[in-house]
Amino acid sequence: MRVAVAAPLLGTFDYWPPLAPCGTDAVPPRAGWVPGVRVLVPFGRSRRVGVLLELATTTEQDPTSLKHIERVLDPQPLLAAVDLVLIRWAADYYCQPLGEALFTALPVRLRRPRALDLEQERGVAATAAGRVLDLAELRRAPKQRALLTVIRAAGSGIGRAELTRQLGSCQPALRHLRARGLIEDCSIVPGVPAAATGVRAAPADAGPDLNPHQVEVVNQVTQAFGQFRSFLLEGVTGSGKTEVYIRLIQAAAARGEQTLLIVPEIGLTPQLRQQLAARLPFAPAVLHSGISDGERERTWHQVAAGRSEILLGTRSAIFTPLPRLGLILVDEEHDTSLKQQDGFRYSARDVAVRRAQLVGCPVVLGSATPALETLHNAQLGRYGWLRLPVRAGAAAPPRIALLDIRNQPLQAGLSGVLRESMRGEIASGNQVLLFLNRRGYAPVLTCHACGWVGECLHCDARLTLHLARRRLWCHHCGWFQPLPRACPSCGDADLRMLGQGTERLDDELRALFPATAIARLDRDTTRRQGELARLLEAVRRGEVQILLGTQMLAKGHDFPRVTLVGILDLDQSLYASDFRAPERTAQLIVQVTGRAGRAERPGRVVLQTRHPEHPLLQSLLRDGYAGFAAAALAERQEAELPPFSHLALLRAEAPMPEVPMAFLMSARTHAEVLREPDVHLWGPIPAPMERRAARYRAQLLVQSPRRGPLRRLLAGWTRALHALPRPRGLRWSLDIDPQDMS
Ligand SMILES: Nc1ncnc2c1ncn2[C@@H]1O[C@H](COP(=O)(O)OP(=O)(O)OP(=O)(O)O)[C@@H](O)[C@H]1O
Ligand SMILES: [Zn+2]
Repeated sequence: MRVAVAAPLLGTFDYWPPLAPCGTDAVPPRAGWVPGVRVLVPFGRSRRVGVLLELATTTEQDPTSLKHIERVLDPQPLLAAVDLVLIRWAADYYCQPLGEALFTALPVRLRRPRALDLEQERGVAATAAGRVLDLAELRRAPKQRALLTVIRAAGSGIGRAELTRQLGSCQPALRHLRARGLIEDCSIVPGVPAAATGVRAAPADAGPDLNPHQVEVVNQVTQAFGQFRSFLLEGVTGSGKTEVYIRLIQAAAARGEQTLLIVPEIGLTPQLRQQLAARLPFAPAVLHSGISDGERERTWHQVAAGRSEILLGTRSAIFTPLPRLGLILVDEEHDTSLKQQDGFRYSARDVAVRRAQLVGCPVVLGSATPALETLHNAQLGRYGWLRLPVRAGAAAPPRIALLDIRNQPLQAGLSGVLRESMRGEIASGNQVLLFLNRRGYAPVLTCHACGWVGECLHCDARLTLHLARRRLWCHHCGWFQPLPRACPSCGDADLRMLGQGTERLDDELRALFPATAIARLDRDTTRRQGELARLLEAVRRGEVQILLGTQMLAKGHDFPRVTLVGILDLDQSLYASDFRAPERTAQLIVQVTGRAGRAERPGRVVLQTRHPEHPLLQSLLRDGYAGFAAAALAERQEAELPPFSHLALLRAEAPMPEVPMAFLMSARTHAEVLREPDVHLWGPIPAPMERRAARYRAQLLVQSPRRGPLRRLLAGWTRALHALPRPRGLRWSLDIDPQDMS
């Protein structure tokens, strides 16, 4: 039997089937040997959990050396055949050990050698009649009404214990509902698929009438139901993409199919989740990094058993089994957090497309600022290209003004023009949003006497001053030191703070606008659980007049009362060295800009800059994101950069600088032998930030105009890399389609 073991080793391992239990002649039930079950296997001197892949009849290993599987852990496979195919594809494409990929796809708790807790729980589910009943008919029976609401929201089953926990004792009301044929008993068993519901229940709130563009998009996608098709949904900010997703989810559910909705970050989901809950007759299952391992495992089983119509999740949810999957949606598909940056480095967006292809269902990649790769695929006709060119409802697109701040007196980093505009908007009862993509108080602390600058001991980076916490803090490795009272170098007391972060902006705004409610949204103010949702809610309720923050603000929020957006300091990113920097900057500007004027009140954007003539800003202003993207794609083509070539980045790091370079040199030697003529090797060179967290980092870039030769090189190279001697302290990783070259 062929097994993938939870270990960072390439390849699979063969075992004999499990032996009969001691003292019996009984052959263990063969029926349990189904690919996709977890098994416990002896591995070296220890035991490991693995996943059974195949019932092979031959082996390339020496049969006499094979050991027996110790135990089959699961009564049914956790992963269906199609899930195994997807994960094997991803492991292969991203050059990752299959065991690692498999166990990334499974909830953490399932990596432990513990049998599933399959104790059945008695529960109830709404019948077809119960799902469509107008709840008003139960107004004289409030307990029954509350019960039915909860039972309907739970999808196709909720345990008795959970019901009692939520609503107290409810036996009589349950009896009545059952007698009226509105609910029925069921058992809640992880791993046992419930029948597809397929019933279209009336949503709690019907939502707005779609505009003609939205109707067209919904039609195009629903026509593709039941077959593989990828779509780019390019919808300007505020064009009602969410509304389109909701209609598509409903349409899929009406066919008895599940939807997988992937979003980049959980910061987006408090609002999205509420919207989905309000509009759909079934509660979305939610998977993201902020939930406990136990909850993750429960949700995972619930979805895998087909007991949820929709799974809303961040990147790793892309591998969750969905037996009735009929639609995949990826929102904000341009967002870099869809790409995992450590361990198993995969792009949830690209895996989504592959998954849709394997399942045979449509996939929709939505964004106001599509990634250049995705645009390119749409231009080539590989993806259907759907557009929402106007804002939904009554909203107009915001007007953008570049504000040259050279020789302008700034207060709190704000020019006079911006300050005056802010006063006007606040006086009219509107909200203002200020975007400053740098957290902390000031990015630099320096000594006026000797020029000392606070630097990280472990990184090639400056320390950011956090005044409220009286710390100098490294944003790269997390190291910090207490705020010095005098210069650590010369002892002078004249220490100065240079530059502005959100903490400082917050302080200075409070002095400039004393009677105004100000809220700051960044990683420091939203560290506590639930704080982000609370802040967003306060903004939506109009309790905040000035909202300031980092790129967290750019993430798809709907702030209907914001009429003015100020972009304070993006000049640095205009000149960053990464070839993707212009794309990211343009996306950030357009996304932040898109928070203005989303409802009836028109929006304005003021972009402060010392480089008003910069071509990126000019093309964005003149031609919008589409014009910028066209120009940027032409430049990429010229420079033979993605999507006009394909990249793989081999990174290495170690406590000594020569170690990663030497490793990459020998890696290069192997690649030279394997490469076809048009595959290029660049490096090794030290990484842009060479030292980080006390480790020296270097990289070797592989570039190929076509994917085929790159894939052929990678196949042999990955094996060679795993076989290379690994000096102590060396870590290396291979990143396919790298997004971040730092
Ligand atoms: N057909 C419609 N008629 C009226 N209002 C609508 C319609 N569709 C959506 N809206 C409203 O328009 C606003 C913007 O919609 P939504 O948040 O879905 O936009 P979006 O395309 O996701 O924007 P972004 O890319 O900025 O996140 C919401 O308040 C939504 O309720
Ligand atoms: Zn550091």
